[in-house]
Amino acid sequence: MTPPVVLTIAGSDSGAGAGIQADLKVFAALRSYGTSVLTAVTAQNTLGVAGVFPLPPDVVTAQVDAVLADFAVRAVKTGVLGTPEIASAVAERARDGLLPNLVVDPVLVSTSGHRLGAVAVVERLLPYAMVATPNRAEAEALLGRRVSSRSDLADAARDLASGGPRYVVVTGGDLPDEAESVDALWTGTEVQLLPGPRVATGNTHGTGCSFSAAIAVRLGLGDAVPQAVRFAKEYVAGALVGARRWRLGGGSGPLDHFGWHR
Ligand SMILES: Nc1ncnc2c1ncn2[C@@H]1O[C@H](COP(=O)(O)OP(=O)(O)O)[C@@H](O)[C@H]1O
Ligand SMILES: Cc1ncc(COP(=O)(O)OP(=O)(O)O)c(N)n1
Repeated sequence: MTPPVVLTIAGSDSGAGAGIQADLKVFAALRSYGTSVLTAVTAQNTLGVAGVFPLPPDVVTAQVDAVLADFAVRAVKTGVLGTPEIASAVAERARDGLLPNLVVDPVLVSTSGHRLGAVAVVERLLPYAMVATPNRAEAEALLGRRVSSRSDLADAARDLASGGPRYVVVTGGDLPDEAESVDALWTGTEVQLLPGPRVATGNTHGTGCSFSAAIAVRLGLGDAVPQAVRFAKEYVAGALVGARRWRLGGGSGPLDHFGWHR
């Protein structure tokens, strides 16, 4: 059977643990055909980000239009957007209804602390999102307040929906004093807390990218959003477990996307 087509609009990670490279691995692992639009090139490894080099907006739209002209794209995810101009160009395609099942990962800062995006850039796309997937730090930046407990996660998920996304998952993988890894999903009518086992590992590079990519695949396959989010959470937990003992690079290493060591 022909696989469903999913599109990532994101930045390149030269270390290949996050960004476009992680997204394409997730798409393949979950049996979908991945297409890709590059917004920026990053010079990056497991230790950190040495540079971010955005592409001109017309180079981004040329890629988007080439993919959309030829493939029946079922779902789209965005990661690093690069510049306000790129975000606006992508938002224009979304406004025109060309980016179905849009999952917006509002990437702002890498785990290593490097700035990869800005609130004003991300906000251009959020109104068109079917699902937004901020982590705790991104939710704090978008809302301008602390998010440091389960109830804060829940409030943040609900409040961020006023920026436009129909569903919001605030991920709490790094919530302090938690034995579990808890995310909060706003469904449009209520908040569902999604607890899961917390995997003890330093290899967490690309968890957010992999999570949003997995949601996009499942939406492309026809799942409802809550079902897609639960699937993605389990998938990422499995990929973290598989890579626990890997030694790839000297810093926070990538995930076991293909389940080699799960
Ligand atoms: N150590 C962990 N164990 C289990 N799940 C985790 C762990 N760290 C993150 N997650 C999960 O991975 C997904 C992505 O979240 P997160 O790591 O917060 O994204 P980001 O990479 O953007 O910070 C969420 O479902 C989160 O709960
Ligand atoms: C090119 C690129 N895009 C996104 C990220 C951020 O990845 P994410 O999975 O959100 O989190 P960390 O890898 O920073 O834990 C990135 N680093 N590079």
